[in-house]
Amino acid sequence: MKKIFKYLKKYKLLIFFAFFCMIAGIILDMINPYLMKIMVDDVLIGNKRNLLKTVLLGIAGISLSRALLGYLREFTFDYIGGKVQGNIRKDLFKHIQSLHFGFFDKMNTGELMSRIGNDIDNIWSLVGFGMGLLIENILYFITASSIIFFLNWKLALISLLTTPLIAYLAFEFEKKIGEAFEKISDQNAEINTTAQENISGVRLVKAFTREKYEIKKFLTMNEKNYDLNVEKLRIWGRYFPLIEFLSDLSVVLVVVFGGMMVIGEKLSIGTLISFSQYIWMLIWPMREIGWLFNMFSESKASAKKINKIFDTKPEIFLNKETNNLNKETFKGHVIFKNVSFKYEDEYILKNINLEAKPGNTIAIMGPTGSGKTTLINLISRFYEVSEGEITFDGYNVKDIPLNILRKNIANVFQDNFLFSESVKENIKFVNKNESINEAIKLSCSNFVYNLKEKENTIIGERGIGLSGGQKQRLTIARAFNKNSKVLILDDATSALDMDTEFELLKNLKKLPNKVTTFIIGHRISAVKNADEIIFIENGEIVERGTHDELLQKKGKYYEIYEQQFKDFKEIKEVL
Ligand SMILES: Nc1ncnc2c1ncn2[C@@H]1O[C@H](COP(=O)(O)OP(=O)(O)OP(=O)(O)O)[C@@H](O)[C@H]1O
Repeated sequence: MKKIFKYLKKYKLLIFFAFFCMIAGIILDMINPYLMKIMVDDVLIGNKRNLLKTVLLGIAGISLSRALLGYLREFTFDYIGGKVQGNIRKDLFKHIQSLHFGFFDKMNTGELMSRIGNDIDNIWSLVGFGMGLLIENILYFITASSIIFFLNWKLALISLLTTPLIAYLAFEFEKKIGEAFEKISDQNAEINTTAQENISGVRLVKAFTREKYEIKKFLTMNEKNYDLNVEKLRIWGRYFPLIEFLSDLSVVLVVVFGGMMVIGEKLSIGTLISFSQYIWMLIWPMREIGWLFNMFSESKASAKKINKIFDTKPEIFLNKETNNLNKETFKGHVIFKNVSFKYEDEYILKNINLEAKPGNTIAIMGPTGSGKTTLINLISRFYEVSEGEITFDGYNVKDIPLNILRKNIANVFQDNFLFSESVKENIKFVNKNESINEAIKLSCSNFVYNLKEKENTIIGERGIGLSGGQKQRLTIARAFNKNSKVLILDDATSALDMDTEFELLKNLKKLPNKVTTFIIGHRISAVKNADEIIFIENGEIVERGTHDELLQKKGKYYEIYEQQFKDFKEIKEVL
């Protein structure tokens, strides 16, 4: 909640204006019952007809101003709420963008969507509506109760008899409903995640005829959500009617005891009428308290979850200021010095040493799960090395500002993620001004020109309408278009036929800049021409050398070569 107040600071003047409208409205509301008292006691009973016009004009004027002030107050609070909601959403999105890979490994997309969506909307209802209403209710309560004490302190005491009990119930209610809202918010996030994963993986679900299972899974979650909502309603049902009953009891007490006082001529009829009007100004806040607490608890639960993300600090940060660096400082000289890496407590990479001079190609092979992707992820500092160091043109990567480091590295990941935009926009992802023709040509993506709208063709979130190989080539074109000094291809040619793969790898030498390349590959054809091939097993380099050297060693690489020999022989003929 403290964070929300920080966001409110910016709108001090507007908040002041909204409160001014609110307080002016309350003051006018307090005058009206008094005018009614004059109307009854003086005009009607006391026969002072000359006052009639003034009193009627007063009531009409007050009602009109009250409506205008109410509109201004509501509009201003709504405006502030919308602004605060927008600012928190913007900052949260920015913060999420700044977080490290490890955060995303643990957090699922559905949960993040809930935070950016539902939870921030809850904050809006609090700022744009709930908070003002709560303060207004408190002010109504304080002023109306002061006035009724002034009018008749004995009747005031009687009418406030139930208040301590209401306060106690409201407090208990808030505690219980708060817990319920936290559970509901968690459950909403789970539902979001399930729906999002199911829709993203709908092809897999259909292919494995798992629709029924998925529906059942979703229904179970929905039922749990329903149960939690019923539980919330039960809490509501347990407390709210009681709060309403106790607040209504005040009116009954005023009518009974006030009526007796009027009969006993200890109170004028006009005072009793105005008293009962003031009493409603006490009762409404009390009746709304449950509902307001409900809203508060919901927003509090949301704020807690949003704060948890804000409190997560990026784990990858700059070690020391190296202001003299810019993108051009780097030539693409990458060295791993005794690098080890652990996920939690388990070593994934052990004592890796390697050097890639500018323009070199380093190929990485090894069984699945041996640590190849982890190794190349360390270069861009997606994860931090646990021991040893990686240098980029002599600078420890930890000392290079992240944006400069990453501008120098173009990654092609294993999953061919493409945005739901045109081919052109996807390739121009980083270099908006760069022509994409060269990148299309070098990545063997000429198929683009056969699409209906050529490079302006819109492709789906995951490249719907394109083959796996076409998607791979577009992701490579995007990397080429980045013009970085280091290029990382993580199994990026696996979906290509051998001829296209050969053509594409040959094109690496034609890139406008000298590029240091890291290629992870499972096929000999993808790694054969590298300056050095390293073979990793269980996180350790177990073999290294050029293609010819490794063949002579007759080790792991040779075994793979033997297995793929048939395919390779065909390629050799092409070469
Ligand atoms: N975020 C993570 N948290 C914990 N362990 C992880 C994480 N990512 C990968 N691992 C583990 O690290 C090991 C190496 O994974 P890595 O992805 O580097 O292997 P790889 O050689 O690239 O495999 P593949 O050829 O299948 O892509 C695996 O045992 C994997 O389970």
